[in-house]
Amino acid sequence: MKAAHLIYIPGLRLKFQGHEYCANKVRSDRFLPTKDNKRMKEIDQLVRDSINSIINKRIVAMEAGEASHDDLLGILLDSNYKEIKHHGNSNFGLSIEEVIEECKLFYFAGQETTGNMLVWTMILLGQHLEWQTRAREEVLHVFKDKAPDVEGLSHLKVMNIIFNEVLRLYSPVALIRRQIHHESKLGNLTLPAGTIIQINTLILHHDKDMWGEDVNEFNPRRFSEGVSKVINGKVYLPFGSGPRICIGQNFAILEAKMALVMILQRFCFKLSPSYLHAPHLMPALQPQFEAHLILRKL
Ligand code: HEM
Repeated sequence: MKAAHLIYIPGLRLKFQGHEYCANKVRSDRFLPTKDNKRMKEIDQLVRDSINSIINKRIVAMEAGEASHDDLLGILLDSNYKEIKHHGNSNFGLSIEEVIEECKLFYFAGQETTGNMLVWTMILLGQHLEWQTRAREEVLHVFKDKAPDVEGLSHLKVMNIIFNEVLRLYSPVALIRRQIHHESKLGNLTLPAGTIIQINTLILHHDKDMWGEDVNEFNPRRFSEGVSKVINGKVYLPFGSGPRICIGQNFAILEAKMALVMILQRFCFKLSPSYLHAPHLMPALQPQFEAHLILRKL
């Protein structure tokens, strides 16, 4: 908590940090029939019902022998169906509850994060017009006015370093948690089983000792040599690390590149004077008062 107050992150509202550090209190209240809890339950039920009805339609179609859909739910249901068939009973494979949870996880983990990364990119390119011009020049050089394809996206070096710097300054996922299952040693500390360790990536990505005096500036050039060269001795964890590293990171970058290419081909944009800079964790890091941008058709 003390560290959070020592690091200056432009515009970050510490009020949020208060919320975050009160997480345990919020958790112990979550069974009370408060207005917010009731609303949360309603939304949860709506999401479940909606996913359930999609699953049921898919199961009926699969049982009728229709080809499975080429998407995540199709793959999950297909492999589940084969597993159950192979073992001859439904104790194998995922339960419908588990399939619903997987769908929720992928939707929420993938949508909020990538969406907010794109929003911060637009904000920063709306402020740093020289980088917007460089990104557009590269896009027009690679694609002209054609629709982007995967092969071409892999040639976008300027866009890569822009995304790396956006993810450093405004990591959509700011907190990474791990729970220790066995008593473990960390330096001089002995941590009992059950301890939750929390890494605040925003603090680490804004550490002057690691990143230098221009730590708070938008400077994609720092990633020119590639991420592995830059992070030597620094901590850079926009997608986490280790066995639980974000499973969707390559997909997220591909998706974001695709969207930004199409925007840069059609529009130039700048930040509106009405924009108020207030990064806010909700739970992904997003601009609290929205991203006011002025777009002009090219
Ligand atoms: C800019 C976009 C994204 C960011 C910044 C991001 C970041 C993260 C982070 C920090 C974690 C935790 C990693 C850890 O604990 O070490 C995570 C986990 C995860 N992400 Fe992403 N993510 C993004 C996009 C996506 C997308 C597009 C998908 C799916 C389509 C996705 C699916 C997941 C899943 C399923 C997990 C849990 C993995 C596990 O626990 O094994 N993410 N992500």
